[in-house]
Amino acid sequence: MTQAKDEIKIGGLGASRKRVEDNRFIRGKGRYVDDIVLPGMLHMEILRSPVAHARITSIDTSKAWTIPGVRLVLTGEMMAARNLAWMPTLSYDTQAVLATDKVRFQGQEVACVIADDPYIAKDACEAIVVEYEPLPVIVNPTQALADGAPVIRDDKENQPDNVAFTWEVGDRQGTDDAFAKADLVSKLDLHYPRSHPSPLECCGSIADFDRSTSKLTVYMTTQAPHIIRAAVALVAELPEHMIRIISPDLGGGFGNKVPVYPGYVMSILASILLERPVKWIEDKSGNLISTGFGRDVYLHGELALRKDGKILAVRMHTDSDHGAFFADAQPSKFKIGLMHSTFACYDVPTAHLTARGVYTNKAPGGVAYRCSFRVTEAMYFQERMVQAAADDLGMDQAEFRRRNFVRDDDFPHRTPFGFLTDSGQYNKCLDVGLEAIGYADFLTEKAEAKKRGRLLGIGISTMTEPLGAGNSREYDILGIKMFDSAELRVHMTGKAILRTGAKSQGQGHETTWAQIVAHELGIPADDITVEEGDTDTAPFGMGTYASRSTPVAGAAVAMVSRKVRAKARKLAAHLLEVSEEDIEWELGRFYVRSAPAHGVTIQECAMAAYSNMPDGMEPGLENVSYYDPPNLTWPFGCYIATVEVDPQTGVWDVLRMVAVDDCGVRINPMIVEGQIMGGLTEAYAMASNQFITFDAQGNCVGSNYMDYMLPTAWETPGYELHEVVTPSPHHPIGAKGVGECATVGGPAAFVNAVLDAIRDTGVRNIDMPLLPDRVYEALTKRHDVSGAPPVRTDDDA
Ligand code: PCD
Ligand SMILES: [Cu+]
Repeated sequence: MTQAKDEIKIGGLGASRKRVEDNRFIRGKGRYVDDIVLPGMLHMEILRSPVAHARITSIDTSKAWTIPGVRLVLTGEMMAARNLAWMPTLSYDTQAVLATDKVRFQGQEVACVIADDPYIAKDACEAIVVEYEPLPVIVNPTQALADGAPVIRDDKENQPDNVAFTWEVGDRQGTDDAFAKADLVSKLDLHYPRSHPSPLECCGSIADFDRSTSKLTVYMTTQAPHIIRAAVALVAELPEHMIRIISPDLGGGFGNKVPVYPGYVMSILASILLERPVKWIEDKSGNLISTGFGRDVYLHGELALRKDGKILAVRMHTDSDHGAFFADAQPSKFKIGLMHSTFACYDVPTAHLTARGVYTNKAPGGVAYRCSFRVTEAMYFQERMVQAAADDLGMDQAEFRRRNFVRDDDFPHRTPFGFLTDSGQYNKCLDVGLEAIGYADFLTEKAEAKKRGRLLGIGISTMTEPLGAGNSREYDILGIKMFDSAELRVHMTGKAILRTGAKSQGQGHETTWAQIVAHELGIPADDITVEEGDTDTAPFGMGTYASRSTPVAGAAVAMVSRKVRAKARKLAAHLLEVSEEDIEWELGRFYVRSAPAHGVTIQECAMAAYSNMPDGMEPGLENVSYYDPPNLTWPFGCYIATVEVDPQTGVWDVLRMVAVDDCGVRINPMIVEGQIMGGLTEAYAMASNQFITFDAQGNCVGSNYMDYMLPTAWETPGYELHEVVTPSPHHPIGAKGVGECATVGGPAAFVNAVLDAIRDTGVRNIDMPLLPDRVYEALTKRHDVSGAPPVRTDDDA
């Protein structure tokens, strides 16, 4: 039997093990929702609203019903009769499943058809006649908050206006006092535009209700299957044990697959009514127009500064555009996610944040798009404010950061908004980055280039972000506490199966979780099957988003392995005929302290658990662990970009991009690097090109991939990756989350670099995306370029 000595050889911690899931993915053998075909399956299509705000005066479905092959046509009225026209959102709001009274955004679900094939269903949707009485359309917070603005959510009681919520955190008085004493106040207004997660695979579901067993099985694209099961149990009033949610292979999630979409609900109802499996596969344009968006937040930020560069206080106000329903997934205590994790890496004595969310006639936004609950906005705002402050002080941007970083010996550190950061070596990270980019040399090169009319710039972004909600004391979604789980069963030959409450969408959990078990038990990773996403077999978990899997489910994997090891130790004592206290552990093997050659492998212990256990011991070798983390993990990132801006056109090119990530102990360095490269590419896309915008009528512009850029290998800059390792002091293997870091920290590096290149113009801000015409405008007109990019109408052509 194998005896593990070399951890890397068995695919343990730190091994860049090839991703086991890719074996099936690259052979086209993945099993996505759309690959699943059930006997007798019907197909559902959704009719979406062509207008953004209108009263529905009539819906005539009679013609649709006459089309051969049509089995069911659902309207809001029929949903209402079953009390299902509205559903709760993850933020204690309500959301229309099918519109009854009004449509509130372009692309909203108005009706759906279930038919023998998807084409019939689509044709039948087109045969439905809906009469709309147009209402004034609101597409941004200014319009939403204007006097006399039409109230979008007139379905709600006590909703006289378009304010979805107001929220504040921090010390208002202390902050005011600090500002009164400041030598300088640096101010900045920013917009983080609406962006779209754009996973390759859109959303979809197959609901299969079996009347004979009363069991409802739903295959669906969800990042959080257990939450969906709870929601279905509570909303549809079905018994929880009769609901089985299966999230098979997912073609990317990026937060897009966290919310509960009307399509899921309608396919479930249709299957119950028809007693046949009903499949709904969202198409790309439906996904691009109506699915959960990210960002769309406006900031007014102020820093109180001392002459020597010390930040005395932070003041922030955000206005966020949530679209027609407040549907964000976020811990219930926090209305604007973890926006207040901003400035966590800086030693800021006091701060105050006010936030206001508004309803507009846009698809519900605020989905976690690689944002760990709006941390993306928080850190973008922070790093843009930091650069502006350094400029206002006339101080070097690296030096300004150094003067304000939390010191290495100051952990755990209480942030001005009350978080407790766990660890970090911020100066070291920055130094590694500056060294890699050749900071001093670049500044010389830049000055030289300027003499010849070339515009070079360098942008830095440094941030620590909170990954891994809970702890359950502070973090919950709709009252369900945030923790996670793992269940490990070791078979008699020493092979094992591991199940967790997380759900990989491409991150590689099948590979990395096995590495944690290998590290804890010495069982080769190749001997461990990892399974996720089936609520009938996986232990309860809160799912995968906010880069919480490694901090929480990953910790549970380590903990359950340790429980199994504790039992294996008893078996070892029995086999070695010594007492437990006389036994030592090395990777994969127990041995007698006084006679190290005398030992048994973990595999031998496993066999004994089924064939030779001591009297009175329960057979088998398995356990389950529910892990409630004591704190979030706080990875750190330092991103440095250098760019050249063409003064003739405003086009800018990335010369170099250096990323230094500290995510504690890396389970699989290759996967971590992949996560960072993917994240940087999304950051680059948002900084340079990507935005979803709307015309005055609320038409979603950019709802196709001609307009909405997904960078290809051609546009994507090269990345130079470096690492610093500060293990999380409370995580069982010292790991921190990393999945979102580069998307969170990346954008500000690119934007800061372009602004640095054109610093002589006095321009302090260009809002993302930094399209060439916006950069050109800033360069030539010497003014800030703010807000969403203007929409070209036919009149401009
Ligand atoms: N230290 C460390 C950390 C980590 N890791 C790895 O890496 C990964 C990741 O992790 P994390 O950080 O923990 O995270 P998760 O939880 O798992 O995941 C999540 C994330 O993830 C990312 N990434 C990705 N990738 C892919 N491929 N796909 C996808 O979809 C995605 N998504 C995105 C997102 S957006 Mo949200 O949902 O917005 O909230 S959140 C998110 C995994 O595999 C793990 O294991 C390692 O190795 N080490
Ligand atoms: Cu997120």
